[in-house]
Amino acid sequence: MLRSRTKLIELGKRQLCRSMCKSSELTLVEVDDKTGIATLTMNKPPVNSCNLEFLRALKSAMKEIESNKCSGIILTSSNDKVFSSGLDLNELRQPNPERLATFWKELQEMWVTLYLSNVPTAAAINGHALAVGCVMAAACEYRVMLPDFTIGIHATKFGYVVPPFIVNTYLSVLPHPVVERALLQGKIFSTQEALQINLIDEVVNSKDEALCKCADFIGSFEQTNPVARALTKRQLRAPFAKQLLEDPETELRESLEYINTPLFQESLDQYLLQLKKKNKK
Ligand SMILES: CCCCC/C=C\C/C=C\C=C\CC(=O)SCCNC(=O)CCNC(=O)[C@H](O)C(C)(C)COP(=O)(O)OP(=O)(O)OC[C@H]1O[C@@H](n2cnc3c(N)ncnc32)[C@H](O)[C@@H]1OP(=O)(O)O
Repeated sequence: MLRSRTKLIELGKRQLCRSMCKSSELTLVEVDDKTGIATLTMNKPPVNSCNLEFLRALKSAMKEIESNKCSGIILTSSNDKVFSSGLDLNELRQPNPERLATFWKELQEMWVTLYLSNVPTAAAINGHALAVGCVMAAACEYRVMLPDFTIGIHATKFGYVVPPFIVNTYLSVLPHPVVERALLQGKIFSTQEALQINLIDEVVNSKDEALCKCADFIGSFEQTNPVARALTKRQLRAPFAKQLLEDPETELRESLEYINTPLFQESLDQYLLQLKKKNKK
């Protein structure tokens, strides 16, 4: 009882000393004056689907947070049901070639920025995290999730080949056989299932509790040297990012080719129809 009251007081304090850093319409960044932790809130209605502008806003917010020497990043959502619904599928449908290339490069850069961030990263998953939404959470160092939501990469279910950097994000969190089965089945996990396979670290009952846990995780590095920590993280993660760092053009070319195939475009049309139909019922 006393412990939970202390926690609540702590939480109150944390909220009080939070100050606004920089926001765009699509992202909101708040920095805790005491801890230096930045909370990056995704705010693209209705479901944080990643279009070109949103990917740019996310990347630029993360870079800004790093350059302001914040002590860590907590990634979360302003929507209390959806963390992120992944890529904005409209960017992939009958695309303008130039915009698609720019979009995919932004995706690559946003991923590298988050995955190799110098500062500790934590995801407060306060809603569904699908496809690239799951990838963003998995690219963080720590994940805490609210009950009764879903998380996973279901690309193969609707005719998408999973790009290597997405496979690698899973591989840096989960064992190979688990990744293989999950990706080949296009498996979407419930919060409880995600906990069982260690795709997430903890389950909590509220967003405030999630933010608190993430702050505690970031605080656990207080006694470490930030440069040594960042370089060690880079060393551990570099093998998974190698392909994208050394040869982003090949990944870009292969993805664009694939997205432009009739097979992909037909599956996408059907999938988008299903998504819209669901809302008309
Ligand atoms: C070796 C070569 C390899 C090459 C590889 C190349 C390419 C790979 C290609 C693609 C990889 C893609 C990865 C992705 O991230 S694809 C995105 C997949 N995401 C989804 O499938 C999520 C779909 N959404 C949902 O399931 C639900 O929306 C959700 C559970 C998230 C929320 O449900 P809720 O009921 O709250 O909201 P909805 O009413 O369903 O949605 C509101 C509104 O938003 C539209 N919408 C939802 N998600 C998307 C999206 N991802 N993109 C675009 N639009 C989306 C939805 O249609 C609704 O619109 P409207 O009916 O209100 O107009």
